[in-house]
Amino acid sequence: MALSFSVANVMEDVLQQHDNRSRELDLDSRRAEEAATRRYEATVWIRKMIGVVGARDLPAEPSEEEFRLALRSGQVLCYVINKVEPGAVTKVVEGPCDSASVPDGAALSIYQCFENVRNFLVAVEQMGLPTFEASDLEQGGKSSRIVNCVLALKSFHEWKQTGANGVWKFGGNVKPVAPSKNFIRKNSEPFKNSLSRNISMNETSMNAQLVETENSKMPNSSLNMLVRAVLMDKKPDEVPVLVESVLSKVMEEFENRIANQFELKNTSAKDAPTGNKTFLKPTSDEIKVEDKKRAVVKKNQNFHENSIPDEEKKRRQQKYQMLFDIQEKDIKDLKQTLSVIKSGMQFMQMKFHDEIQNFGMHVHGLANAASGYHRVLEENRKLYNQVQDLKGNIRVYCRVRPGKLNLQSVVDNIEEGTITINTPAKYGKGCRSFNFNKVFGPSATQAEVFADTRPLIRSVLDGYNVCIFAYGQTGSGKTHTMTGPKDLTEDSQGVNYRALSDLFFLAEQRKDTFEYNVSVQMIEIYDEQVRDLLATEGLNKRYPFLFATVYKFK
Ligand SMILES: Nc1ncnc2c1ncn2[C@@H]1O[C@H](COP(=O)(O)OP(=O)(O)OP(=O)(O)O)[C@@H](O)[C@H]1O
Repeated sequence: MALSFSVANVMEDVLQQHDNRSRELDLDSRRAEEAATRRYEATVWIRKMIGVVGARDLPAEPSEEEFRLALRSGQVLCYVINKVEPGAVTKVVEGPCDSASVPDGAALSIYQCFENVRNFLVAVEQMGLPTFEASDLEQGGKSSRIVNCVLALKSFHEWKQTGANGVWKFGGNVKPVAPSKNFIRKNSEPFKNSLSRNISMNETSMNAQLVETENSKMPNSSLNMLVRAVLMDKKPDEVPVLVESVLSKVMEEFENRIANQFELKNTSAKDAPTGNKTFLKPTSDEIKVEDKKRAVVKKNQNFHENSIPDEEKKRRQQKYQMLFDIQEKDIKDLKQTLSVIKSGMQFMQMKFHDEIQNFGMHVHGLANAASGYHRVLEENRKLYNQVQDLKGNIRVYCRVRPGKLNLQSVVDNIEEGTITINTPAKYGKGCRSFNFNKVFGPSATQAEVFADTRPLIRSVLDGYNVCIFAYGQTGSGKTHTMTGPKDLTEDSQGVNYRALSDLFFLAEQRKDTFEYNVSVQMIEIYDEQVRDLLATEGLNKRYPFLFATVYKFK
C-alpha cells in the first residue's frame, strides 16, 4: 500500500489549521481568486485543445463544481492528453459515463468513469507530470490539484511544440521528462529526516512519497499563498519562531499520517488471509494507489538497472569473460575433435578403399572358382558318362519271376551275370547257360533292380538319350518291374516311378544352374505296333518315340 497523501497536502492542512482564526476570511478569498484564475486558464486551454464541442460541458469560466463535473467522466481529460501525446490513453470509454447524461453517475457508469480517469492518471504519471487523486473529481475533492495537473499538461504541450529542447520546466521547477532518478530536494532535509525515522517504509513507498511531494510542488499554488498569508503581518523576529512552530506541527502531522497509513496497511494485510474480506469493489483511491505503486516499482527497476554499481559491473564482466573463455576452449576442443574425426574419416576411407579392393579380389577369386567349378563339373559329367559308355550303351538285365507253388522251376542256377536253365528232354536233356549284364533272382527287390539303372537317369539330365524297356512273354513280370503291383507302395514302386522321382530330384538340385522342362509320353509296343497310350485321338495313337527330355543352361 503506498502513501496516499503528499507533503504539500500535510503542510497545507497544517497551515490551514495554523492561525486559522485570524485570516480565514481573507485567505479564502485570496485562494478562491487564485484558484479561479488558474481554473480559467486550464479551461481555456482544454477548450482550445479539443474544441468547444468536445468540451461542451465546460463553460469558458466554470465554477469549481462545473469544472469538476465536466471532467468527472475522464473523457475530456483523455481526449486532451491524447492530443498532447497521441496514444497515451489507448481506450477511452465514451457515452454512459458522460456527466451530462448521468449527472451523479449511476453505479455502472461510475466504474467506467473511473476507468477513464485511471487511464489518464497512469498516462500523466508515465509522462512525469503532476497528478491528482481520482477522488478529487468527486464532490468535496480538491479541484486545485486537477487544475494543476491540466496546467502542467499545458506546459508540457507548449514545451513539445517549441521543439522539446532541453528539459521541460513547469512553474519554475526543473522536471526531467524521463523517469526520475532522484526526487529528494536539497531544501527538504527535515522531511527526509522525518521519513528516515519511519524506518518501516520500504524504498518503493519512500519514492512514492517523494514523487508525490515533487508533484505537489507549485510556487504559485495555494500552499505558497498560505505561507505568505501566515507570515504577512508578522514581525521579522517572530518569523523563525513561527516557522519552527509550523514545521514541528507539519512533522507531527506528517508522522501521524504515515503511522495511520501503516496501521491501515497492517489491518488489510491481516484481513486478507482470514478470508473475512468480502468481494467488495475497490475504491477509486485504492486502485489509484495500486497503479501508482506499480508505476513507481517500474521506475525503480529502471533506476536500478541504470545504476548498477561498478563492482557488479566488474563481476558481470568477469563472468562474461569466464563464459567467453569457456566457449573459446570449447571451440578449440571442437576443432580438435573435428580434426580427429577428419583424420579418422580419411583412415576409414582408406580402409574402406582397401576392403573394397580386397572384396573385389575375393569376388574375382570366387568367379574364378565358380568358373573352375563349372569346368570341373563339366569334366566330371563327361567322365561320368564315359563310365556309363564303358559299362555299355546297351545293357541287358534278366529278372526271374517268383515261381508258382508246386511247379518246378526251370532255373538251375543263377550267378552274377549268368543264368543256367534246365532244358526239357525234347531239346536234349541238360543245362544251358545265358549271360547278361546282371541276373536278378526271384527274391530281388524293386529297389535292387532300379539301382543298376539309376546312373542312366543322371545321364538323361546331362543331355544323353536313354531308353529303358522291359521285354518278355505274357505274365513274365514286365509291368511288375516297370510300374509295380496293383497295390502300389513306396517299396513296390517300379522303375518308371523311381526314374521320374530321381529326375525331378536332380532337376531341383541343379535349379540354380540349369532349368529343365520335363514332358512325358506313355507308349506301348504290342504286336510290333508302337501305340501312344496318352493319345486321345485315334489317328495319333501310333507314335515312334519313348521319352523326350529338354534341358538348357540358365
Ligand atoms: N518279381 C515278381 N514278384 C512277384 N510277383 C510278380 C513278379 N513278376 C511278376 N509277378 C506277378 O506275375 C503276374 C504277371 O505279371 P505281369 O502282369 O507284370 O506280367 P506281364 O509281363 O506284364 O504280362 P502281359 O505281358 O500279359 O502284360 C502279376 O500278377 C505279377 O504280380
